[in-house]
Amino acid sequence: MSDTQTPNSGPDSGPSSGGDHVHDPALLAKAETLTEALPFMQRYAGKSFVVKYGGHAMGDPELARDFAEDVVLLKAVGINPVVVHGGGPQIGAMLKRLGVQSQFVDGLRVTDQETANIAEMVLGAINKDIVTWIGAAGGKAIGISGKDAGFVRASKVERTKRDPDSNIEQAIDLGFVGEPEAIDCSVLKTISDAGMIPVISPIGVGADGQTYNINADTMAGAVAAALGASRLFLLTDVAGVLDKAKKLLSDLTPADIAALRTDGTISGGMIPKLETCVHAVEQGVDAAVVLDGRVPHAMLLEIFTSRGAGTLIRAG
Ligand SMILES: Nc1ncnc2c1ncn2[C@@H]1O[C@H](COP(=O)(O)OP(=O)(O)O)[C@@H](O)[C@H]1O
Ligand SMILES: CC(=O)N[C@@H](CCC(=O)OP(=O)(O)O)C(=O)O
Repeated sequence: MSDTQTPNSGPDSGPSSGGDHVHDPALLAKAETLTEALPFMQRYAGKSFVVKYGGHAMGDPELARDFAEDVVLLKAVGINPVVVHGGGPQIGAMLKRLGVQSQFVDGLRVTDQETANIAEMVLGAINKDIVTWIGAAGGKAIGISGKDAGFVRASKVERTKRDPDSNIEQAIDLGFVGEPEAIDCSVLKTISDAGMIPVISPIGVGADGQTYNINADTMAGAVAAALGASRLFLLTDVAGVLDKAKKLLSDLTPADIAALRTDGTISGGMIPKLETCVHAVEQGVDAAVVLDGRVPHAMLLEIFTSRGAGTLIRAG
C-alpha cells in the first residue's frame, strides 16, 4: 500500500474526513450484500451453471453488458458458467428480409434446408457478439456450435398430433429440427478448465453430417443434464411462468407443469422451455430457473441473495 492510500480510500469510499464514514449506511449495505453472497459462493464453487440467454432478452445493449458482467463474475468466484444462446427473433427477422416463410409448431421452427442455413448464419453472428461482450467485461469466452469437435450429435425431432376428427395420431414433419442425442462434455470441460467460458450456438450435426436447428432451450437443458450442472437458468422476456391471471408462479414441479400444459396456461415458446426444465431436473440438474432477462443483473440476484426471482423448477 502506498503512503497516500488509507485502508478506506477505495473508489467508492465516500466521505474522506473524520470517522463518520465508518457508519455510512450505504457502505455498510454494500458490505452486507457481499457477506450475504459468501455462503452462496462457497456452496457453488466448482459447480457448473448453464445459462440460456434467449433471443428476446438480447435486445438492449446495456442489459447485454450486465449479462456479460454476471457471467464473468460467476467465473471469477469459481463457478463454471456455460452459456447457450438463442436468437429466434433475429432468425425470424432475417428470414423475413429474405422473403422466406417460417412457421412454428409447439414453439419449434419448421426448418427446411434454406432455413437451416440462415439460422446457422444468424446464430453464428450472435455467438460472436456474446463472446465479444464477455471479453469486454474482462472474461475469456470461446464460441462454438455443436458442430465444433462434433460435440453435439443431433437427431431429427419426431412430432405427432392427434387429428380431432379421426382421433388418429399423425406425424408432423418439422424438417431439420434436431435434438441432442449425444453431447461430448470433454470439449466444455477443456474450455472451462483453461479458465474460459464456453458460449454455445444451438446447432447440432447428424450422424450423416446434416445440420440441425435445435431449440436453444432444448440445447441448454441437454448440456446441463450432460454436465450434471447444479443450475440451469433460462433468461427470457417475462417475469417467469405466469398463471392465467398473469401472476408469477414462483415454484413448480414437473406434475404442476404437466397440468399447466393441459389447461393451456403455457403456450408458444414457454412449452419447449418448461419441457427442458422438466427433462433437466429429472436427469439430475438440481434446479432450473426461468428468469426475467429484462431485469438488470437478474442472475446475480437469484444466485447470490436469499431473495429468489423468477420461477424455480425442482423434481417433485
Ligand atoms: N404461462 C406463461 N407464462 C409466461 N410466458 C408465457 C406463458 N405462456 C406462453 N408464454 C410465452 O413464452 C414466451 C417466452 O418464450 P420464448 O418466446 O421462446 O422466449 P425466448 O426467446 O426468451 O426463449 C413469453 O414471451 C410468452 O409470450
Ligand atoms: C428449432 C427451433 O425452433 N430453433 C430456434 C433456435 C433459436 C432459439 O431457440 O432462440 P430463442 O431461444 O431466442 O427462441 C429457431 O429457429 O428460432
